Amino acid sequence: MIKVESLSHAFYVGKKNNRQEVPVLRDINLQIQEGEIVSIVGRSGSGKSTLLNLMSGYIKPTQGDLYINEERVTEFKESKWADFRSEHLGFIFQSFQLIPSMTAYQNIELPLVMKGISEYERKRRVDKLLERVGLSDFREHYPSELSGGQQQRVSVARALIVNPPIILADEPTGSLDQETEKELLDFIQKLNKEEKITFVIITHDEEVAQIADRTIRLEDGRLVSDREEAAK
Ligand SMILES: Nc1ncnc2c1ncn2[C@@H]1O[C@H](COP(=O)(O)OP(=O)(O)OP(=O)(O)O)[C@@H](O)[C@H]1O
Repeated sequence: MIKVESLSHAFYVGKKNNRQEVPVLRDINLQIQEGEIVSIVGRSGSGKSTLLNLMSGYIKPTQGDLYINEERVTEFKESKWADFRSEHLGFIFQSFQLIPSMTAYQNIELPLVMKGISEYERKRRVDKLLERVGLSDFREHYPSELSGGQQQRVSVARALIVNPPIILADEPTGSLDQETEKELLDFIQKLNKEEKITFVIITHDEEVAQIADRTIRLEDGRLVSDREEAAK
């Protein structure tokens, strides 16, 4: 489902005549199967976000190949990536990244508006998801009028609205208290079991690693371990 082959990435920093190469990922090989929950761990600066950004097409690798659902996405142009993302990938972030001037309803609806889905169908799908994440009574609330846990639920609903087979999450529990974190992790497990959604989750959090089938550890841009977790 996701295959990373000999992937390396370097950033270039500094002015034209003094450009320096900063290698960030080195020769990464991994495969993620449909229906897995995989956590990516490692110290700050080890390359976790860069790896997720490569899997999302926001940056292009300096070397190597990337396949998602059997498609070689490495050479996709930005417009093709945008279409591909809207079909195959959902995103959850630590900071939620909701649009402050839009209500919960409008934030969840946005990916469907961008895809040109009819208003009738949008309403049907958003109403269903609002109910699913327990926010039907908060549909007209703006992000600033919601708790952290509620905002994260809106962002999960927004990720789910296009029925993506894969969700990429960058520190999704980082801004949540323990109780809300547990709720989110239970919901991720439920989505994984019931809908076979694949999750790739960057985390510093032991609790998240515990719901994962596998943990991939990066150190200094290298993949140093890829380990199955004990049965959940
Ligand atoms: N746009 C960029 N230009 C130059 N260097 C970058 C850029 N983005 C990231 N880096 C460098 O790449 C390295 C890896 O960064 P990355 O954000 O992938 O790490 P991380 O493991 O996600 O860290 P954290 O846990 O702190 O989020 C760091 O040394 C960082 O400074």
